Amino acid sequence: MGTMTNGSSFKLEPNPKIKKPEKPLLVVVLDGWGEMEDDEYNAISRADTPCMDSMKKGKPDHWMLLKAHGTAVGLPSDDDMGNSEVGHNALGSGQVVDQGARLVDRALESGELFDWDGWKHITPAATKGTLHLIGLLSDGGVHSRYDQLKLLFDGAAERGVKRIRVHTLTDGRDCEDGTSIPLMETLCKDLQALGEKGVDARVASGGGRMCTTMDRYESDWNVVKRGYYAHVLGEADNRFKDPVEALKVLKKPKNGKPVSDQWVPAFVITDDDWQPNGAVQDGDAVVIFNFRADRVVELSKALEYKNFDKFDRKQWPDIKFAGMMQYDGELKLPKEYLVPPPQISHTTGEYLAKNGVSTFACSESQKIGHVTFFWNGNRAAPFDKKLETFHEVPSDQNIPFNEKPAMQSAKITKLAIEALKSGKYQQVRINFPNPDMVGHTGDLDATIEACTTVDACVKKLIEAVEEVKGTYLITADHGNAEDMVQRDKKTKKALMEGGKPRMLTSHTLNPVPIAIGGPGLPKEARFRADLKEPGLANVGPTIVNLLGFQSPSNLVESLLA
Ligand SMILES: O=C(O)[C@H](O)COP(=O)(O)O
Ligand SMILES: [Mn+2]
Ligand SMILES: [Mn+2]
Repeated sequence: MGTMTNGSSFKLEPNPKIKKPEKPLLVVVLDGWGEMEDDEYNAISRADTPCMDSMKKGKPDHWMLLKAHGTAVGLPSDDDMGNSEVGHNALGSGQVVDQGARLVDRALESGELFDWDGWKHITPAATKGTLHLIGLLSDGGVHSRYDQLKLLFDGAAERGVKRIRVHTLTDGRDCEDGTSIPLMETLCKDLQALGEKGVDARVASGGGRMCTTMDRYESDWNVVKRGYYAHVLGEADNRFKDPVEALKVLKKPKNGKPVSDQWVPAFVITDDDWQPNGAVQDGDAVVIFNFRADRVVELSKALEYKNFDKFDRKQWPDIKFAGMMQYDGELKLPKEYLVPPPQISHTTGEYLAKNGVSTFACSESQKIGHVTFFWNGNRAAPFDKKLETFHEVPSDQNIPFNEKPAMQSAKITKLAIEALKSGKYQQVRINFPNPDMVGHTGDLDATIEACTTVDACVKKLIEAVEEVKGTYLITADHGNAEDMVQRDKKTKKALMEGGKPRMLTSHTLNPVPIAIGGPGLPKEARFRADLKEPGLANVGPTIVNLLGFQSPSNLVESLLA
């Protein structure tokens, strides 16, 4: 909307059509709330969602669909499902940037990765000692992707690395539960092939990503402790000589309940003498091969920081450590990394803070970083502490979220209403994790309950916006809850196994809704119908417009006519 201002300075020009609102703008991200036609496995259409349903009546001026996957959010191709990292990057930056998956693909395919400083940093240790590769064994492309891991260890072997140990976190969240076993079989076969070339390459440890290593936002350091003990110290209750057998045994139902790949207990692989085959020693090299930051920041701290007090490390080997990417640009963590991260600057958050807009951003532990760090372009700290308040509500710990689908939505709602009524904030931004976090458990009934709960929270928030005469913008970052089952690619019919549907725990390729409204929304404000492929990146400039400014030229276009 309106002419673009010069993108280099941060000054925003007033918006000729929408004057600076006196009342707050509420921005709500419903994490994992995609849009798909009704179906028995669509947890959103089967939930009781009168509030979100009623917003559809605003179509097309105040309700539309946005692309939230693939190239619209900087991923390699439109076969890539969206995710929170790239989704909140796009939402908050108002730009489409090449994301980690794509940058790593390019660096590995060209071989450039092995010429860059990060690889040079680890090479002496990798060739003299052991190269340890730690990360998510997955073909989901959200945190990592198997073909990248293979290119990494094959490339290392070609460059003189003689001993490789892979420490695998099993997924079942971004790819179907159970795929850990065929993926592990593939990994063992590919490492075997290196063996035939004289490289001693084996799996050394592992565990389910939700209970081993891949915690985020410091929700539960015990998750990281279990992983550190298994990967670095070679300590775990479960010891096996073969990783495939380890998974088959550890995935056997426990107390009658199936064991998801996400929750496989930590294990260590041993030599014939039952000694761990790959604990990390002084002089070794360690690479975390996940390209996505949030769930490997904590392990990076445990590996890199001399002063560390989150758990007793027992030993802290003297290693050469690098991340696949740098996971926190402000902390410069890790110092060394194989592929430079996406450079995201001049985000809407920075523009708004530098033009005096006050913001309250809130979610619970599981998503606080999404609505602050990722939203602000992979930057943890506020741009201006005086103007931006980040409030985290502690999430439940160490439980599958289908056991408590309401999560902390009530507390987030209460805090957002207080912020709206406080008169202290021009923008209140929240994320409800429920549709996504419960969707990832694959529990249809619990996800229906989660969506019903979130809809009731949105209703309360809309009432508060009406009371303060404010404006609202409700959207999502990618799909998840709207499709809870694996489907035949052609017929779209649910895939069944043993008479039961094969549940889908991952995100989807579906679009997401965006709705605007409230007494503060100017009458003439409406969505334009001429945007070729409206996507998440168009939301940032729309927020800038709704806050009374023209959108700067480095951002993509606003959704407002
Ligand atoms: O990290 C996770 O929980 C999933 O792999 C991706 O989910 P998110 O992108 O919604 O965080
Ligand atoms: Mn998400
Ligand atoms: Mn998710």
